[in-house]
Amino acid sequence: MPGAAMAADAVTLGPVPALRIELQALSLGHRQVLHPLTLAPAPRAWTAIVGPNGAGKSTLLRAIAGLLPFDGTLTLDGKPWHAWPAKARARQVAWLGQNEAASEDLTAYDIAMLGRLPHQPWLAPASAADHATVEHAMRQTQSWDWRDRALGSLSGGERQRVLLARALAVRSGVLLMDEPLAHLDPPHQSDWARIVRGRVAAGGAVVSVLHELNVALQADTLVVMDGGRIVHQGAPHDPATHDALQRVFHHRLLILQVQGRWVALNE
Ligand SMILES: Nc1ncnc2c1ncn2[C@@H]1O[C@H](COP(=O)(O)OP(=O)(O)OP(=O)(O)O)[C@@H](O)[C@H]1O
Repeated sequence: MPGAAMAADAVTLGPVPALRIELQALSLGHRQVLHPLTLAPAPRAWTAIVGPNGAGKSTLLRAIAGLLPFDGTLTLDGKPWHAWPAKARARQVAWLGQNEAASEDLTAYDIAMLGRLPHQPWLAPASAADHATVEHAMRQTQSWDWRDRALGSLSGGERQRVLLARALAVRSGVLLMDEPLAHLDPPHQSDWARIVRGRVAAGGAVVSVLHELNVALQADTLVVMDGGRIVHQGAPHDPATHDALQRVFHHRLLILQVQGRWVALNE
């Protein structure tokens, strides 16, 4: 469907687990990067993590994805993260990282199919359902047309849409994305937000680290970070959320409503 917007048609997700992090401290090198915080992304909701450079957004997302050790607890449905078999966990929590390394020689289709690995028995070929799910995810992100091209031959935005298709193909209840809008042009940024809305409508929990405040202000909850701490959590229309944004960005924003939607302009 050339030229069509990324489709946000309904998907059926697996069970949506309760993910919860209670962190006391996280250090990288000899620096404490995150300070005590708790985050429990709600099902049926899109949570956007925002804050200035170096606030600790990516580190928090990596911690909640089980990718970084820290002092504290990470649980899925009340059970410690490491008590889950890795494959069962991978079916429930999908991850799209920032500037992700991937096998550049693989085709876009094969990359997206990697999202189905947690569902496949060891060494089993992909099933018809796996192929259908991958096609759906690639059509959603409008990456189907270059399915036979090597990942390494794609532009930054095209590549990002393939990696997004891989994450969507997992059909996990929880979807964690670090700067998912990197390289996406404005229409595809809007389409990404529509896909997120579709996941939320299906019951999913979506957590994204975003620099694009205008997109973040469309989320259900904003988690505002500064200096390795969560300084505020609230709805995008809440004046307290606007105050928190102004504080962490040194009052260099104009936050206003345009056609019923909150937007943030640089000063
Ligand atoms: N390997 C490391 N060793 C020491 N400090 C690190 C390391 N990696 C990151 N940091 C520091 O941790 C802090 C948080 O980094 P993080 O990438 O989580 O911030 P961020 O909010 O995602 O920033 P940005 O908006 O710039 O992407 C930063 O001050 C960063 O310099």
